[in-house]
Amino acid sequence: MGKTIILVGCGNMGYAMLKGWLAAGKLKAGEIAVVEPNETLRSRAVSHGIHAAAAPEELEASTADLVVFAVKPQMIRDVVPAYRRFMPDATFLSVAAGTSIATFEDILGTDAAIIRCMPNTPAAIGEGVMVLFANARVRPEAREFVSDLLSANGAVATVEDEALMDAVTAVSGSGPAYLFHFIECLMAAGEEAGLPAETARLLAMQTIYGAAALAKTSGEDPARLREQVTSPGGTTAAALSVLMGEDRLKSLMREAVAAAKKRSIELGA
Ligand SMILES: NC(=O)C1=CN([C@@H]2O[C@H](COP(=O)(O)OP(=O)(O)OC[C@H]3O[C@@H](n4cnc5c(N)ncnc54)[C@H](OP(=O)(O)O)[C@@H]3O)[C@@H](O)[C@H]2O)C=CC1
Ligand SMILES: O=C(O)[C@@H]1CCC=N1
Repeated sequence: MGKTIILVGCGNMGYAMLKGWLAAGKLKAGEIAVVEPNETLRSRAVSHGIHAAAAPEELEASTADLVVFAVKPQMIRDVVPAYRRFMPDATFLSVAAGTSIATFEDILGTDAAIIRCMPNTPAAIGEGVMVLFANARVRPEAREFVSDLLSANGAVATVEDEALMDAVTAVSGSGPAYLFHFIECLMAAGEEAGLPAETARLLAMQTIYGAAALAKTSGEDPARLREQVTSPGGTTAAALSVLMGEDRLKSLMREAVAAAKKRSIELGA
């Protein structure tokens, strides 16, 4: 690839993205440096042959093509100024929830090339979804480079209106946690119905995986796939009357997504 990338923050999300890049062979270990104060997390990056610094002053690179911020939104104003020195060559990519392009322009100046990205953790295995919004300073070659890099993490999508990033965060950024909790609930219910723990785990996991794969690949509407499982007067109908009666699950999802969207807006305030 021949580019220099600096990953600032190698926690849950930063490392998930890094793993996807390395697994897909998008970059060699020597093309990326990590800045991460946590020693255990630095060692994890070093185990991939990556140079990991505790602070930006310790970085070996004097230039960078891409600086990726994967630190908490509350830290952005403290962390970002140290990377101003990589302008004007660098493009800045932030995955921080809620944090607007305007906030970055306020810190770095309006001539900074900034891309907001809302990723999710399946990015680690190339099954994430990476939603982008860029400011007008990002050159087409830089957009292309970033899209290609992030394609190692999964599907890459864009939004034309930055305000949509809060809804994106609520659906796909946080979304994996909803599904992990669904798996937890299905496992627990399976055990309560009499299954051994290991069997409940296997059945819950494979059912979610298989259903998601079928929904994605069949081209059928999810409602149609649901109907194909639901025999009139059968077991699924009995369960769905619990989930769908009075729109129970739909209302819960609506509330959950609205709460996440509201929090995303608050984080950006
Ligand atoms: N987790 C997820 O699924 C998703 C997260 N995001 C976004 O990703 C960002 C990171 O979240 P997440 O990975 O979960 O958080 P983590 O806390 O797991 O990772 C952030 C890392 O940044 C480190 N850090 C703190 N200060 C600095 C610094 N000055 N320079 C470099 N690194 C620093 C933290 O170290 P320490 O803990 O010691 O402070 C921590 O290891 C957030 O903005 C979040 O909104 C977006 C989409 C999904
Ligand atoms: O919980 C959070 O705030 C981050 C953003 C999306 C997923 N995790």
